[in-house]
Amino acid sequence: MEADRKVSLDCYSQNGYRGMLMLACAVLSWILIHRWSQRNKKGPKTWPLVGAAIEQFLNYDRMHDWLVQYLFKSKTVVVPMPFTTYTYIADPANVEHVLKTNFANYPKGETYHSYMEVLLGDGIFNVDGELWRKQRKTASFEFASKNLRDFSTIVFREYSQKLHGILSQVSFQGQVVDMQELLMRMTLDSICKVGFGVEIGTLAPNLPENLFAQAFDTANIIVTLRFIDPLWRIKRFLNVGSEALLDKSIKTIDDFTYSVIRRRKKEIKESRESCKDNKVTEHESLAACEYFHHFIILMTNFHDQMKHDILSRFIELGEDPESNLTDKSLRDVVLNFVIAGRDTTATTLSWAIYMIMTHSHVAEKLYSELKTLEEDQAREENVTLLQYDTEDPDSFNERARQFAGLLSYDALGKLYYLHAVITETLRLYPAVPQDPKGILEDDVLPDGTRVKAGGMVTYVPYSMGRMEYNWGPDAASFKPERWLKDGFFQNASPFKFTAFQAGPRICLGKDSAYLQMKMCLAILCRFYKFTLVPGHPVEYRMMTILSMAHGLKVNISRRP
Ligand code: HEM
Repeated sequence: MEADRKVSLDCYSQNGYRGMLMLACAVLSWILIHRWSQRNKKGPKTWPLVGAAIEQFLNYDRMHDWLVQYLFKSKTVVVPMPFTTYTYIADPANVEHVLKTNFANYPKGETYHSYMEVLLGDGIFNVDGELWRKQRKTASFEFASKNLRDFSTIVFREYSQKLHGILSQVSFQGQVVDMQELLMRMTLDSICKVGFGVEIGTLAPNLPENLFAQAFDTANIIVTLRFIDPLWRIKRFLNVGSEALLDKSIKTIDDFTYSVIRRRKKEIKESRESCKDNKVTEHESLAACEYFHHFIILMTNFHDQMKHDILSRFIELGEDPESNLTDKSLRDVVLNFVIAGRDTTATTLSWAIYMIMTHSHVAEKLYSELKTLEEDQAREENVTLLQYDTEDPDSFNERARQFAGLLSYDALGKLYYLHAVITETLRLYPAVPQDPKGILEDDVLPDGTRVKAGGMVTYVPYSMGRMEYNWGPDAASFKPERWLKDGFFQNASPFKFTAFQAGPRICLGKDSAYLQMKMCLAILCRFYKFTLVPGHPVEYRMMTILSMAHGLKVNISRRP
């Protein structure tokens, strides 16, 4: 009896082993056949079930260059992932199809929206359809206004001068400085002033701690990680790991944002009341009091100016009960404009300074363009340029102030070489290095690639700028001259130079960004020479924006 049971157990385990062996053979064959079938594939090789997730995960920190490598071999690269498929495109014809010709089929989409919602909510960056159209219309109206342009020129000049002041001090003390950190402070202060009419002062000389900016960066890194982390929803549900940190960061961000909204609403209310009072007085005493009349004009201008910042326009809209604009919607507006205006511009300025300092002939050509403009403007405006000594802080700073005063909107428009330097920087280091879109219905791209509903298609500005098939054999070189013809700046097709996207959702702040970048670089490159701190590593960090992982540590010397 006992022996019978032993025999049957032995048979059972032998059968079990056999079964397992057969299963293992079947799985192995499946994997081998799967891998064999891809032997001629140009994109990354995949594994059953997990697709290319392992390779993508292993290359996460250098993802943009990982894509360059594949897009170099093929203009379209398909990367299957566990729950979706990413199609990366670098051919301008495909990009035009996705961003313009068949725009309606390629929205931000549900996946992108659900990943980014915690940070961007229903702001312009993160919505489609009617919600997007309405915000786009309101914001376009604002960006087209001359009032906003004039106000921005003043604000950008003021904050660039503040930055100059800090750099002047640093240079006289012979200290090292992280330019990216300072530029992030400058652009945050500027977007808050231009976008929401509030002064937040992170670029004060004592460089106060900046909890909002830190939380914003953390949140940005974590939401980007969600695109390749299939476990993020579980982590979020359990509130552990990166998702717990995200939750904490969002609370800090919200505290800041709601305080900006409250402050702005209060200021608008006070300004309206004070304008009402002053206008009554104006009628009563206009003739008698010249000084007071002047004051009223200032107040009225101030009121106009306040009405023209972007947040105020949305607050005004919110006063109409039919608009359905809540404080949460305003929060989303604010955060979307912060992400639009702060990180993109500061990042581009950082890479531009890095490019200028590592290409000495570019630094010299730029310096010469700025000196010529200085002389021309001074002549035109009948201004005598002050003599200065680079070893004397007072005369040095005074002359920089005089130069900044000459930088009107029109004067900046004459700086074609500077414009080319910025554009060339964006070609190689686009602030938004890749930009995914959802797919509503199955479609065929102009090059014949089939894309399936529910997947994602991503145009890749970082790769596009480096492809010889787009820019010729010198694609990898930094050459501002490629943008100039007879000394004048020449644009390229927005479907080839995609740093600002293209089509109906093209960046709304492009002109404003150039204005700020030109103002800042004109002042900095006229008066300073930058050199990288020896051994400082310059590489990007993986997040939605191409920022520098370790900042940009430089030494600064003053120029005559
Ligand atoms: C170097 C600076 C900048 C670059 C490279 C840049 C690039 C871009 C890109 C690639 C997009 C498309 C993003 C997407 O698909 O979601 C975009 C959209 C947008 N940008 Fe910019 N941007 C810059 C500066 C600014 C500034 C300073 C502002 C405003 C203050 C701004 C406002 C916007 C807005 C509102 C959108 C959304 C447009 C829409 O979805 O209809 N940008 N930008």
